Amino acid sequence: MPDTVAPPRPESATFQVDTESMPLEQVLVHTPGHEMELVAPDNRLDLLFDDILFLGNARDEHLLMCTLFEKVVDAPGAVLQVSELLLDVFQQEDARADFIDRLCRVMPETNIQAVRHELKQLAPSELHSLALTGESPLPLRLPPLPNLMFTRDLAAVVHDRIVISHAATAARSRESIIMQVLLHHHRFFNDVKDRVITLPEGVTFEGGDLLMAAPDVLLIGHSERTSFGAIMAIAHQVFEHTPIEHVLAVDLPKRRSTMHLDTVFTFASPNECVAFPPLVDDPSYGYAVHLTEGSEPGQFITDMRPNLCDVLNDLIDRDLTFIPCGGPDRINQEREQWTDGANVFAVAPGVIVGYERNRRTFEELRNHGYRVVSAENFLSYYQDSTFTPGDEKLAIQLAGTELSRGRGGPRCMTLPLARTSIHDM
Ligand SMILES: NC(=[NH2+])NCCC[C@H](N)C(=O)O
Repeated sequence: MPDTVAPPRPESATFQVDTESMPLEQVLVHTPGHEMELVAPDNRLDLLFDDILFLGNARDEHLLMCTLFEKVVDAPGAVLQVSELLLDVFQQEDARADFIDRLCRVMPETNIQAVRHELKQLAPSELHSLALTGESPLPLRLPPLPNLMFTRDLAAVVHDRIVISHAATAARSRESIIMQVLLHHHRFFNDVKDRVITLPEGVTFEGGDLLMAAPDVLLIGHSERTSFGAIMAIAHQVFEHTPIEHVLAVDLPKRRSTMHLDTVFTFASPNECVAFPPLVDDPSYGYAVHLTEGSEPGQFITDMRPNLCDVLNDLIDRDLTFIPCGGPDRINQEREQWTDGANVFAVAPGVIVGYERNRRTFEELRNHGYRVVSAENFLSYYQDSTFTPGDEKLAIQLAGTELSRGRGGPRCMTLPLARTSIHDM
């Protein structure tokens, strides 16, 4: 199994995502570590895990995914690890202090305040381990962060701006602090750290709910995790600072299986998406409020659209094809949606990664002209040559038997910071 040899990291981050599925340039990931071994039968539900994972296999599967991204992007430093950036930044005293202060503010119910002074004495590696696993040499034990591997939910990039998540659950609120500290203190983010879309206290937003349908069309799920207040705050600021002209707030059933919009809908290429069929044919899904900018500051014009798919076809000037997750039968649609069949990640237009176990979804992709290939075969085929996206449509299968038990797919495990702009294609 390939192990990642850390490639040289670029000097600075760029935020640039104008359309989902454009060729990937820079992506933030987190390969699971010891924090995953701290999920136990008794705490798993609080930690948002349906089961406990075997770390060894989960890591191997994740590292294979990273190797795949490096091969497709083929540029040094395309894949950035949260854990490495955090260890870098904790070498700075001000970053450590900021992390501790934010921790005390966000979790006032714990006894962190009482050991604030001792926390400030921790070595960078000790604080790093506290941040990820909750373990430290102090008489203090915080919950681990096993969901950090779903880096998608930490933030979202809209053109040259970033929205940092306000997690809906206590289990994930420390992840947003990590992202804030990286952004504000890591030299890598120096050039972009001021381009933040800020959210008011009290609203909740997680990155898995945000999808860039086109340079001027943004989709945000109104889900179990993202509140309408957050959608309005984001809409207001993207209208002001980016080329976005339409925000669609997409209503989703507030339940675990559909926790984020990307659990039921993802783009495979600019004109193809993989969708859980009820989103297209069941009125309890996909009802969208269409927001555009009003004539006065802070005003929106809204209209109601009963079906996400129809409104998307209206707004983006290309015909969208909906590839059904799970094939024609509802039982398989539901089974494969639960194991993230609709959560594919596009590394480039028409080059997507999904979990192998979603067989019927891959069958549908094959019917739509995708060549289906395993990650291992892809890598060995291109071992000595360069892969150039665009020659054919590819659906790459990742074994993911362990990772998929964390209830997140390849899109959830990636936070693209930069993609080639549609205008440069
Ligand atoms: N973007 C996503 N769909 N992320 C999935 C996150 C899964 C994670 N266990 C949670 O419940 O939070």
